[in-house]
Amino acid sequence: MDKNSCACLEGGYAACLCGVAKSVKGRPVLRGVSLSVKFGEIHVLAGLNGAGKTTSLRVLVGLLSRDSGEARVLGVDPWGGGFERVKGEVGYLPEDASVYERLTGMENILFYARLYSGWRDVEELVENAVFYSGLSREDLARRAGGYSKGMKRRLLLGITLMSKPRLVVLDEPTSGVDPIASNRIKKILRGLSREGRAILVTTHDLALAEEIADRVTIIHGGSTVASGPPYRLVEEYCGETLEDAFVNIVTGGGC
Ligand SMILES: Nc1ncnc2c1ncn2[C@@H]1O[C@H](COP(=O)(O)OP(=O)(O)OP(=O)(O)O)[C@@H](O)[C@H]1O
Repeated sequence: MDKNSCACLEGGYAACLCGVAKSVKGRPVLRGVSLSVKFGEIHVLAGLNGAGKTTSLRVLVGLLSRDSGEARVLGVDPWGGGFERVKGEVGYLPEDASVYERLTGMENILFYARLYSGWRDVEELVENAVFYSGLSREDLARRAGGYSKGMKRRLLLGITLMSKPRLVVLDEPTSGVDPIASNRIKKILRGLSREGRAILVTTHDLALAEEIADRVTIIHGGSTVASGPPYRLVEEYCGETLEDAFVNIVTGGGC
């Protein structure tokens, strides 16, 4: 395992961070985060609360600058001139995304579909968003302000995926969703990866990660401390499950 692999800089990968450091308000938050996401892969980024997962994703999608290290998204630096060109092929669901509460679910979808498409192909985008959200037509006809937390999350996931982006970056997509919706999201992510799309997802649900991830990167205290296919992390860190391995990794418990 190469925790700080920067192979991605040579091309062929969907996205990567290589030794990225970032301080926020004078406090080091990322100290050396590395991860490489391939096309057709579900890549889970895991870590304790405050480990730096959201900050890493924000650096990756160009919302935050980095102090040092390298980043590539679909072959370009997210803080370089070429990013505008590929931005439309990246779907990002932030952890704290919110819906327009006064609009219905469908009006939320239409708003974003028109924004993305400039009014062209709106129907296809709407159809995709409805499908990926898994919300019923009745639910979509209701004001989004009356949705449960999980329903809002599903609406936002549908909107994020409606343009079928080549790189999908999801910050805790299953947070607050019920087991049926979570199961559906799992199947959607598998389907997207089978189509060759790259999926980078954060979650605290390590059972889910073990089930769907082709690769898991674990960050601790702002640094990548382990990365590999779930079975390999389980073997290497002497767990029966990925959760055991995770605990051994972040507590330094070892075997
Ligand atoms: N804008 C900010 N101002 C101050 N501190 C910040 C800011 N953004 C992030 N941090 C700090 O950086 C650290 C990493 O935060 P981050 O949200 O990236 O962690 P996380 O791994 O996503 O956590 P969680 O699992 O709880 O969502 C935390 O200690 C957080 O308080």
